[in-house]
Parts: sequence; structure tokens; C-alpha cells
Amino acid sequence: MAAMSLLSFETPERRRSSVNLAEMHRKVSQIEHDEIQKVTSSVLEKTNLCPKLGIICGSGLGGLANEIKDPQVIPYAEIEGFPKCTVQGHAGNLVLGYLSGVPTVCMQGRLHFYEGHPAWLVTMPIRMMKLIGVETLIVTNAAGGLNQDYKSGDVMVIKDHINMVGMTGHHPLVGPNDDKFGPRFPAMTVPYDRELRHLALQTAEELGFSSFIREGVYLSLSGPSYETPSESIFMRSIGADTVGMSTAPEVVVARHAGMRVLGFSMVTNVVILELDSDAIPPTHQEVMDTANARAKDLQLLVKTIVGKLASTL
Ligand SMILES: O=P(O)(O)O[C@@H]1C[C@H](O)[C@@H](CO)O1
Ligand SMILES: Nc1nc2[nH]cnc2c(=O)[nH]1
Repeated sequence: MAAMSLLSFETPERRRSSVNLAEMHRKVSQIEHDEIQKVTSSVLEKTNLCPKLGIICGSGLGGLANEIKDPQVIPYAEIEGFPKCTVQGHAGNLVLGYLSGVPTVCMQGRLHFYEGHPAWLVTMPIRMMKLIGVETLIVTNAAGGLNQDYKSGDVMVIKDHINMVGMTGHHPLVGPNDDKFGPRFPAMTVPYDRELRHLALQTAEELGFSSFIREGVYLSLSGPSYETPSESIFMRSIGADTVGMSTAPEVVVARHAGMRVLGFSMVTNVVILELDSDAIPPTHQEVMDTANARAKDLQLLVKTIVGKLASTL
């Protein structure tokens, strides 16, 4: 009887539907490929710069793009196939020019899963960057401090991440693998480059930033709601120091493509772990205000690190 019911799972309809699913993935993958090519061609039509460095600015951190010399600002709306940025604090421009002498492309505003973009589209700009020559990526984000020793305004060098969105199946590399970018099963043993992290911590110390520089683990959720206390306690208990709604999917795609990655979390609020707390709940305004208040320090840190790396990029 048990064998009969197992066999009955294998109906012709089911066989057809799994074939259809594979076919659908293949078609989607072709669409992804065409979209990335379209975006890349559109960017290349607008610039002669061959950037070696890519930067992604988090919420309220777009000021980093103002550090770029001889900037060429391309609004996302003018790039064929590039989605709109819908989040406050994300201007929606690609800024190309020189940071500390290094040819750089900077995303002044990122794409998030909660805006309704699928994981592959959220990370599409990373592949575009790779195709135009970027080998090193610096990512920044605004995040909540799960580690209760952290304060608002602290800057955390990301030493590892927990890609919780990816773990729930919304992984940017799902679907047929594009061997042009990287292998089917990329290792994520060292997602954030050891040397770059060391350089970041050393530079922060030299700049007198020791009182607010940290090193820890970032956990990425889909958002857009902030966490419940029980979710926060859970995330802290599995080793996360900060929590946010971005970054890990981008870093996975960058590492798949062989880029070196450095990441920073700006702690914009301390996450509330207590049930029925009277503490003020987080708001996006608070996130942007805190990020703005500390932005100049992070800009100086990134600019100085890039200056030190200039001869190697
Ligand atoms: O783009 P990031 O990750 O810096 O933005 C964070 C996460 C949400 O987009 C937003 C929540 O306030 O800030
Ligand atoms: N998920 C999440 N994202 C954030 N971005 C900035 N602060 C937070 C936070 O507390 N939680």
C-alpha cells in the first residue's frame, strides 16, 4: 500500500511540470543574461572610464559618492534596464570617476529585495560592475546593532555574514549557473577579504576612530519590517552582531565572480531585545539621521583605505 502511494506520486503531469520548471528556469536565466548585457552596454555607451573599484552606498551613506573626483553622474533612470530606486536615502545614481586616484564606479543607492526585485535583479549591478572591469568591491549598509555593546554611530567592519534571505531560498545564484562569472558551487569560506579587513581596522586606528570601530558579523533579512524582540534574540544567539536588509546577496554574487570584498555596517540603532519595551522603536528617519551624522568619518575611512590600495588596484 505504501509502495503504491509512493508510485502514484510519479504521474505524467508531475513529470511534465518538473520539466516545465527546468525549462522556466532556463528561460528566466536567458532573460537575466540579456538584462545584464543590456544594462552593461548602456553604461559602456555613457562612459570611457574603466573602473577597478566598485562601491555600494547604504541608506543615508550616499555622500561617499561626493568624494569622487571628475564625477560623471548617470541616473539609474537613464540606464536601459536599470530598476528605479524607491527608498529614501538612496539617490539612484551611478557615479563614475576617481576616488583617491583609483578609477571607481559608485552606486549612490542600492536595490533591495523588499522593493519587490527578485534576488538576481538586486545583485545585477555587481555583475555589470564585473563586466566593466571591477575587481574589488566595497559595500556599506545601515544596520541595527544586535550586539548590545554596540552604540548608535559605531562602524563595524564586516568579518562574515549570515545570508538569511539566501537560506530561505531567495538566493541570487539559484537557476542555471553562468560559468562566465564563476563556478556552480562557490565557496564562501572567506567572504570578506582578510587583508582588506586588517587594513580597514589599522586605518581606523590611525585616524583616531578606535572608540567607534568594531568588527563583527552582519545578518541579512529581506525586510521591510524591523525585527520582533524574539527574532532579534534568535539572531543574536546565532552569532550576528548587526542586522540589516541588504549586502549579503551582493557579496555572494561578488565572491562568485572572484571579486575581493570589504564591507562596513553603520550601526544606526541599537536593536531592542526586550519584550514590551518602552524604548523608542526604530524608524527609517532615525536610520538616515544617524547614518548622516557619522557619514563623514566613514567617507574619510574609505577614502584613506582606497588611497593606500591605489597602487595595487
Ligand atoms: O541599504 P541599507 O541596507 O543600508 O538600508 C537599511 C536597510 C533598509 O533598507 C533600511 C531600513 O531603515 O536601512
Ligand atoms: N533589519 C534591520 N535593518 C536595519 N537597518 C537599519 N537598522 C536596522 C534594523 O534595526 N533592522
